[in-house]
Amino acid sequence: MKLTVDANIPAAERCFGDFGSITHLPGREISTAHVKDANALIVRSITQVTAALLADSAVRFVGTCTIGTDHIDHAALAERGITFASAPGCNAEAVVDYVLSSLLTLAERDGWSLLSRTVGIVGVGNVGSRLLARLNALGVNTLACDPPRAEQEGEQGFEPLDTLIDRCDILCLHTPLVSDGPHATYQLLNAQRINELAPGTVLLNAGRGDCIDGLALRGRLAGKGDITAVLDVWESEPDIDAGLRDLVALATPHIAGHSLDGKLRGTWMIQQALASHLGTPNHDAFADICPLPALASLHLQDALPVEDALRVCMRAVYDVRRDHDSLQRQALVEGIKQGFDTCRANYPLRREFATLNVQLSGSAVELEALLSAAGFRVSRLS
Ligand SMILES: NC(=O)C1=CN([C@@H]2O[C@H](COP(=O)(O)OP(=O)(O)OC[C@H]3O[C@@H](n4cnc5c(N)ncnc54)[C@H](O)[C@@H]3O)[C@@H](O)[C@H]2O)C=CC1
Ligand SMILES: O=C(O)C(=O)[C@H](O)COP(=O)(O)O
Repeated sequence: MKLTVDANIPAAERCFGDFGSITHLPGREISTAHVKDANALIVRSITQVTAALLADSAVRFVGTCTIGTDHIDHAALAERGITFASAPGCNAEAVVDYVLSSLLTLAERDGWSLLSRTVGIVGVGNVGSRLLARLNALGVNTLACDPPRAEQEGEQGFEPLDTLIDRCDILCLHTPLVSDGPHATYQLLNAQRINELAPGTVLLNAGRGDCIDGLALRGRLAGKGDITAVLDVWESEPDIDAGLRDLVALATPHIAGHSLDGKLRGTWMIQQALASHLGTPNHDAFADICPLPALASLHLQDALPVEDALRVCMRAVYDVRRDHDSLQRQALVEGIKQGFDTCRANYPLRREFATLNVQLSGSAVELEALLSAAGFRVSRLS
C-alpha cells in the first residue's frame, strides 16, 4: 500500500509505517501527481483535498489529523466512494490552553482580572464546551452562542450572537468555517458587528480566519483602536494581512491547537480509522506514542495572589508570547507569508496544561481549586 502523508504530521512513520510505504510531502505542495498512485492520503488542515486533486488517483482513504474539515470536499469524496476520517476534539484542550494563556497575558498587561470578566463563547462544540467548562470552574462569568445546538437542544443556556456581543467583555470565536446554509459562519463577525463591539472588548479568534471580516477589523483597530484583538487564524493564510497583524495584540500563526499531545492524538485517531478501514487490528494505544513531559511537576508555595500563581503554572507549560514573538521575528527575516509557515513547520515542543502536576504546600484551598479548574493536575505535599 502507498501512503502520501503531510511531512508536518508527527509520528507518521511510527503510526502509518506498518500499513505500507510513505511519501512525506509539505502539505501545501501535495498535487495530483503525488496522489496518482497513492492508496491513502493523510493530511492536516493546509492541503485542499478537492475533486481535482483526486481526479485521477487510486486513493481509497483520506484522513485529516485535525478537527477542522473545511479543506475537504466531502461531496467529491462521497462521489468516489472514498472513506474519510477526521480527528474530532484531538487538539481541543490545546486550544483552550491557548485561550487561557492569551487572556491571562492580556489581563496582566492591561491591569484587569480575568476572574471578573464576562466571556462570550461562539461555537460551543469540542473546543467551546471545554473552554466553557474551564472558565465556569474558574468562576468566570460565561455566555454561550451556538444556534445549531440551540435548535437541537433548546434555547436554554444559549444566547443569540447579537445579545452575546452586547453583554460580554471578551468574545471568543470557536466556529468551524461554514460557507452557506442557515448557520453559515463566513464573516460571522461582519463590519456591522465589529463596529458594535463595546470599547474595551477583547476579541479572540481561534476558529477559522474567514469567520471575521479582516478588513473591517483592521479598520476598527486602526481607527478608534479601542478594542483588543487576539488572532490565531487569518484570512488567506499563510499570506495574511501584515497591516492587520501589526494591530493585533497577540498574533500567532494558526498554532492554537499545536500541542504535541494534540498533534499526536490527531495522528493516532487517523491510525485507528485507517486500521478500521482496512479491517486490520488496531495498532497502538495513545499512551504508547505520547512521551512523558520534560516538566512533569512543579512545587508552589501558598504565597502568590491566585491569578499570578495561575500565570506561573501556565507559563511553565505554555506562553503564548513566545508564538507571537516568533511570528514577528520570522516575518522580519523572510516576509509574512514564508515566516508564517516557517513558524508552523519549526514549532517548538509544547505540552498541555494537564501534563503538569502542581504540588502545593500550605493550606492553599482556593489555589488548589483554581489550578485544577484551569486544567492542571494538583497534589498536596504534606
Ligand atoms: N486554531 C487552531 O489551531 C484550531 C482551530 N480549530 C477550529 O475550531 C473549530 C471548532 O472546533 P471544535 O469545537 O472542535 O468543532 P466542533 O465541530 O466540535 O464544534 C463546532 C461548534 O460550532 C457550532 N456552530 C456551527 N455554526 C455556528 C454558528 N453559525 N454560530 C455559532 N456556532 C456555530 C456547532 O454547532 C458546534 O457546536 C474547528 O472547526 C476548526 O475550524 C480547531 C482546532 C484547532
Ligand atoms: O485541528 C484543526 O482544525 C486545526 O486548525 C489544526 O490544529 C491546525 O493544524 P495544522 O493543520 O495547521 O497543522
